[in-house]
Amino acid sequence: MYQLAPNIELLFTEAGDYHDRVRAAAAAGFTAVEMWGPTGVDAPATPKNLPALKAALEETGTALTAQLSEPRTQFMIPPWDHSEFYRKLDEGVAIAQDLGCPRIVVGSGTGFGGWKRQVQLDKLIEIYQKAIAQIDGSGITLALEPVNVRVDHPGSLLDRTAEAVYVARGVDSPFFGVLYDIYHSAVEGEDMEAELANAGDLIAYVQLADAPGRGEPGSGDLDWAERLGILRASGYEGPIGLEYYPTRESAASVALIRELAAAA
Ligand SMILES: O=C(O)C(=O)CO
Repeated sequence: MYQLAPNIELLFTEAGDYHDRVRAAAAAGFTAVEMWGPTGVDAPATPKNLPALKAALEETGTALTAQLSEPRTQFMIPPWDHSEFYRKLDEGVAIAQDLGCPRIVVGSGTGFGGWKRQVQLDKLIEIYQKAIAQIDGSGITLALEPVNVRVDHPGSLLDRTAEAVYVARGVDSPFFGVLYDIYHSAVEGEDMEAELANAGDLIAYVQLADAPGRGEPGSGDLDWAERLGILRASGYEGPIGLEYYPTRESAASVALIRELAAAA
């Protein structure tokens, strides 16, 4: 049985504002949700009424499994000025702590043409070692997410799970791991079993959507019983974020994955 966390940017939007979506998810039987950036500097996330969100989480006993770091774009472009990232990281950590959220999802942003890929990956290790030192003692884990460059994030540097694992090994902290998104990985044509075997215990979080189309499980071609079986066999026991664009009403879109996750 996996704990599922609907993404409140994309699901239960019928309910209204973010805090209303938490209540709608709880009413539908979910014990957790996830969200994108808390202050909404990166579209399509929008600013959140954090006190209202906190109240809804507390009132319903719903866990917030993950939030996105901000800002997420143009991260690697020289002159390598990452001061805004570090500043927003402190803000993100304070919000995560206030909301009881244990993970912040981080990315690579765009790479820079002309620089060797290896140099850029090693630069990411340096950036994230510094970030981990900065938030030392916070109890927050940073989960590095490779994203597909074929459909959703052209120009993004980190698109391969194995490269995110390379960066996580380099950062070498119990508070730094990899976000394995079944959708992004499938779009990249990766072999899920091989990627998870290579990642070992470095998987800090998992998200999903069907492919193609990034809709709910059942809307694309992936075999979800098989995918959850592979995930279970890999040893991952944490929550799974439902980060998909529903093609029908939210409550109906979750039916198949709930049934399969309960049995997995
Ligand atoms: O931006 C995306 O596509 C993501 O998967 C964020 O988690």
